[in-house]
Amino acid sequence: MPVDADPADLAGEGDATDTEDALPINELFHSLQGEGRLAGVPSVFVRTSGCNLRCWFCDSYHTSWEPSHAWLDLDEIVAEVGNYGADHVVLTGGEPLLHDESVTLLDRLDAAGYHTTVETNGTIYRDAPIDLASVSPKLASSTPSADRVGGEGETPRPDGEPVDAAAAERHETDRLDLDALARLVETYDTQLKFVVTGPDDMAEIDRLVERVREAASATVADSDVLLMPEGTTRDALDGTRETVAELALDRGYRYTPRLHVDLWNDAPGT
Ligand SMILES: C[S@@+](CC[C@H](N)C(=O)[O-])C[C@H]1O[C@@H](n2cnc3c(N)ncnc32)[C@H](O)[C@@H]1O
Ligand SMILES: Nc1nc2[nH]cc(C(=O)O)c2c(=O)[nH]1
Ligand code: SF4
Ligand SMILES: [Mg+2]
Repeated sequence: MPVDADPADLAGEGDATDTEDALPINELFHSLQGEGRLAGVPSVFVRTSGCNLRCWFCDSYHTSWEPSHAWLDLDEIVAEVGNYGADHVVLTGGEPLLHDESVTLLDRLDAAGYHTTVETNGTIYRDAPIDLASVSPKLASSTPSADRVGGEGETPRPDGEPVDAAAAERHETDRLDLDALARLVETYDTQLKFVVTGPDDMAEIDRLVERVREAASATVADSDVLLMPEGTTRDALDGTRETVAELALDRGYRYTPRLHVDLWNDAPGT
C-alpha cells in the first residue's frame, strides 16, 4: 500500500521559511515507480512545487497550474526519505531542476547511497549526481488552448476560467531547449519519455529524436525512447494505451505503462 506524507503535516516539523537549504515540497511518498525502465521498483518520491511549463494535461497541476507546498529543510527531506527503507529515490515535480537546492539534495542522497532518478521536462541542465535522467520533452500537443485548459479536471477548469493566453504562449516558447536536451543526454544515463496523445504526435517525436541525435555527441538508441500514453485515470488510459503500444511496436520505440494509474487510479500519494 502506498504511504503518503502530507506536506501540511510535515510542515510543523521544521521552520524553514526561505529557500536556503530548503525546497518547496508538494508531496513525499513511497510507491512503485510507475513509469519508464524502472517501472515496478519501490521508490520514494520527492515532489517539488513550481514549474516553468503549463501542460494542459499535467497530472500534478498542484505543482504547476495551482502550486501548493510546504518549505522543508533538506535535513527533513533526507530524514523522511530514510523512513521508508527504499534504496531508490525519484525527484520530481513540478520541475525539480528549477531549484538550486535540488542539486544539494541529490548530492546528499547520492552520498547516502541512494539510486537517484530525476523526472524533468528537459528544459534545464544541471550538474548533479543523477543515476537516471528521466527526460520528458513536451510536444505541441501539450500546449494549453481554449479546448484544453490545465488544472483540476483538466478541461475545462472547474471555475470555467478561460485559458491564460500568456501562459499558453510561454509554454509554447519554452517547452523545448535543444541545448539542454543534448547536455542531459551526453551527461547522464537518459530515457526520453514522451507523453503521447495519439498518432499525430509521432512525426514531432521522430523529428525531435533526430534533432537530439544531431545535437548530442552521445548515442540515443531507439530503446531509450519511450512512448507513454496520456491519461491520469484508468478510464482515460483505457482510451489511449493500446494505440500508443501499437505506435511503439510500429516504430521500434519502447512502450511504458503508467503502472501507478493502473494500480491505484488517480489516488493521491501514489
Ligand atoms: C508531473 S511531471 C514532473 C516532471 C517534469 N515536470 C516533467 O514533465 O517531466 C512527471 C511525469 O508525468 C508525465 N505526465 C504528466 N501528466 C501526464 C498525463 N496526463 N499523462 C501521462 N503522463 C503525464 C510527465 O510527462 C512526466 O514524465
Ligand atoms: N508511482 C509513481 N510513479 C511515478 N513516476 C513518475 C512520477 C511523477 O509524477 O514524476 C510518478 C508518480 O507520481 N507515481
Ligand atoms: S512540465 Fe511536468 S510538471 Fe510542468 S506542467 Fe508539464 S507535466 Fe506538469
Ligand atoms: Mg505522476
